[in-house]
Parts: sequence; C-alpha cells; structure tokens
Amino acid sequence: MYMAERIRKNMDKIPEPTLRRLPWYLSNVKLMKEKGEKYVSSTQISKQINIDASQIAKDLSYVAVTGRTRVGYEIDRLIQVLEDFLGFTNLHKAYLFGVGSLGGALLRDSGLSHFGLEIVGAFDVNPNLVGTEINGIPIYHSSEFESRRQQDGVYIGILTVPINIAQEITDKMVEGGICAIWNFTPFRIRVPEHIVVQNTSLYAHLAVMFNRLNETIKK
Ligand SMILES: NC(=O)c1ccc[n+]([C@@H]2O[C@H](COP(=O)([O-])OP(=O)(O)OC[C@H]3O[C@@H](n4cnc5c(N)ncnc54)[C@H](O)[C@@H]3O)[C@@H](O)[C@H]2O)c1
Repeated sequence: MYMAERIRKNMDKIPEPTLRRLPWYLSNVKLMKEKGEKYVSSTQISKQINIDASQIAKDLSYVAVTGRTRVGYEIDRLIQVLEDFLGFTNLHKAYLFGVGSLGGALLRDSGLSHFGLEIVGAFDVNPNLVGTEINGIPIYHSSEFESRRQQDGVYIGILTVPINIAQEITDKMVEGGICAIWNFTPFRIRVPEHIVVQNTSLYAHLAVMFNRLNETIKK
C-alpha cells in the first residue's frame, strides 16, 4: 500500500479527539527540539501537557510512528510525520467573509499559516473596506466571490459575518464551490452532507473557565 493511501485509510478511522490532540503534541515536541532534545518519550510529553502517556502513545500510533523502548520517538521524524499528517506542510487556501472586528483580527493573525491555512482573499460589502487590504490580503466586494473562486482554486471559507446573514452567505459559498466552512458565527448553519463544517467559539471556552474558576474560589 502506498504511504498516501495508508495515511488516507488511517485518516478515515482517526477519532476526532485524537485529531484535536495531535497539534498539541506537535507544539510541545517542537519546544523540546528547541531545547536541544533528539528523542522524546510519551512519558515526557505526558508531563508537559498532562495527558496520560498511554493515550499519547495510542494517538501517535494513528500517524504510523512508533517509539523505541526507553529512548522514545526521534524528534525530527516525529515533527515531520505529524506536520505531514495534519496537513500543516501544504498551505490550504481560504477566503474570509466579513472583515469586521473578528474577521479583521483573523486576517492579521500570521500564525494561521503555520497551521497550514493561507487566507488569500476576503469579502465584505462595506465600501470603506472593499479595495483595501489587511496584512497583504486583498478585500473584495462579496459580489466578486464566484468569479474569483474559480480562478484562485479556493475550497475553504471562513465565516465571520453578522449572525443574521450567516445562512445566506453559507448558501452563497456552497453554490460558488466552497467545500469546507470554518464557522465562527453562533448560528448552526445548514449545509449539504458533503460539506465539511467546523464551528468555533471562543466564548464556549470562557464559560468552562468561569465555571471551573467558581469551583476553585468556593474551595
Ligand atoms: N466564534 C467566536 O468566538 C466569535 C467571536 C467574536 C464574534 N463572533 C461572531 O462573528 C461574527 C462577526 O462578528 P464581529 O464582531 O466581527 O462583527 P462586525 O459587525 O464587526 O463584522 C461583520 C462584518 O461583516 C460584514 N458584512 C455584512 N454583510 C456582509 C456580506 N453580505 N458579505 C460579506 N461581509 C458582510 C460587515 O460589513 C462587517 O465588516 C458574528 O456572527 C459574531 O457573533 C464569533
């Protein structure tokens, strides 16, 4: 079986919690490399991020790397395999819809490209924004989306428009050929089955933090 085929096969089965933990391992392993380490064990990673070592070994077995007894994983190889597997080594082009306070902040975030996401264009209707650029990313009028998408070959859309037009813009994206939507609006957008949707909320994490904080203060 070819490598790509094997990875795709594993990818079908890989549990979502594992996928969410892998970038975390990657960041920590990179940190250890910076400190001059050549090898890292699941026990060492476990100490850094407080996840069970056996869980880490299990998660890493999905990316087809196995550690050697006692020495652990070779750091350079682990980083390379994780980056390839997570798709962080090739940049995935994306468009952003709605250059407001959140959309603008995402355009300014240069960290996204380290995780394989390259925003190549943004769309808005505000005449003060259309025709300008942020962080070198051009802002176009929303009506230009369909014609631009074909020539740019973009399949990912980031949704940061006001909630009341979230579904309308989603429909427009899907009709125009977008296949994956990173939805920051609190609206549960409806899409055809083959479209990938990831809902992200900073506020959900805040609720967890406040709740845990209250428990700590009470003790
Ligand atoms: N997930 C999170 O953690 C999180 C955090 C902040 C905001 N949000 C959500 O993100 C969205 C944007 O919030 P904000 O504070 O940046 O709002 P905002 O009002 O600052 O920005 C919205 C932008 O959308 C633009 N817009 C309006 N109609 C449009 C159209 N047809 N096509 C393209 N762009 C259009 C507006 O001109 C504006 O620039 C909201 O739905 C908000 O609830 C989510």
